[in-house]
Amino acid sequence: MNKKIAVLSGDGIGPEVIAQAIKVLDAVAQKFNHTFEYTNALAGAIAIDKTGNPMPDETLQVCLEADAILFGAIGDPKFDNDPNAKVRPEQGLLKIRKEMGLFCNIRPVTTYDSLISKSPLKEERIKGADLVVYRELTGGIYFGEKGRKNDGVVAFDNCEYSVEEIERISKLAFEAAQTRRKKLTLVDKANVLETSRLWRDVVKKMAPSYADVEVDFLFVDNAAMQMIVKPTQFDVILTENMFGDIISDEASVITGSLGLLASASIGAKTAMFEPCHGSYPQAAGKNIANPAATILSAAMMLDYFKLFEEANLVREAVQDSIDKGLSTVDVNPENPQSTSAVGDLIAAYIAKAAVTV
Ligand SMILES: NC(=O)C1=CN([C@@H]2O[C@H](COP(=O)(O)OP(=O)(O)OC[C@H]3O[C@@H](n4cnc5c(N)ncnc54)[C@H](O)[C@@H]3O)[C@@H](O)[C@H]2O)C=CC1
Ligand SMILES: CC(C)CC(=O)C(=O)O
Ligand SMILES: [Mg+2]
Repeated sequence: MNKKIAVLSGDGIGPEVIAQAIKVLDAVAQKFNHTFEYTNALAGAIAIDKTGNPMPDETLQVCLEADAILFGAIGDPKFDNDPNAKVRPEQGLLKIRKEMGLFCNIRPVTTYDSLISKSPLKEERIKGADLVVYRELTGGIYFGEKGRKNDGVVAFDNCEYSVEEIERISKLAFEAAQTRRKKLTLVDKANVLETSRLWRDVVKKMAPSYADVEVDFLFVDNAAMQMIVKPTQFDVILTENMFGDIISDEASVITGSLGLLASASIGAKTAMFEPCHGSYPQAAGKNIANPAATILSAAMMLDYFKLFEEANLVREAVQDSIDKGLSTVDVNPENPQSTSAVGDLIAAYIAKAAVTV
């Protein structure tokens, strides 16, 4: 199979973790006789520095022409620490999500047996947790009109959702639930927010078409607590943009590290595969960041290409490195491996695997 992949490494640890994912994809290509053709393009703070634009038109063009996008992370403290910055790296990420119509962000949260005992959470509570967050990605408060008024002393961020925006992601979440444990939880704040009440209306109206799926509703504050106390109760979580952003970072604690949480962003045009974490600037250039989230995002990209055996082999290789304690410092502080060593180990596992092509 021949696939064109747009690679947007971005900022901070982005280039380091992306380099490991490419190493792993190259091992897959070699093993299974595929050709993955990579085109690098600028995004984020590095793109602002070079072009003044966090998501240049050339980058969007490269993405439109690709079969998939592999995204690292964007963000830089020099912008985070400047409340008056005119342009920000994060605007580039929002722009590509909107331009590619990537309305559905899928964030699987699983546990690794070998990490459960090390978790800050109680073992009996998280053992067997296996959930997936369906996060709406191109609407809500992140995309509403924002600004200052009354001579700058009042700030506002509007939150809007349409029935159509809610229906299209809800359909995907219901379908996912049908292939899993047949439970869908809508996380919202319908006791306060009108947008949340529209989400509930739409989901309730759709539910009879998915009669095999049990639907329940949780307010987001309660859901944040339940996530830590009893994550095994969740199967598919469906939620809007900001709640999904927050609750999935929280859920990464169940897995073991934010550095393990992968995601796929799908929608109208080229799909994008991106770790859930950010540019983790404190680790940039130190070769200590966990590359697993990006490697597992690449595995989700292989699934999207319908290369299921390849994707499963990548997941098996990641699991093997974790089980053997060959992980970065976030997961194995006693005997940490470097970012590049973890990438090498996972690629080597794939190269050695006995598969018949
Ligand atoms: N998708 C993206 O590109 C995102 C970008 N950002 C941006 O990233 C910058 C830093 O934001 P933060 O709030 O610090 O979030 P972050 O996700 O970069 O890091 C938060 C914490 O998570 C852990 N962590 C994250 N990635 C890790 C990895 N690969 N391996 C091991 N541990 C890891 C670290 O303890 C880190 O301090 C900001 O500029 C922010 O706007 C934040 C979230 C998502
Ligand atoms: C940086 C934001 C735009 C996004 C974010 O935190 C995320 O998608 O997880
Ligand atoms: Mg986030």
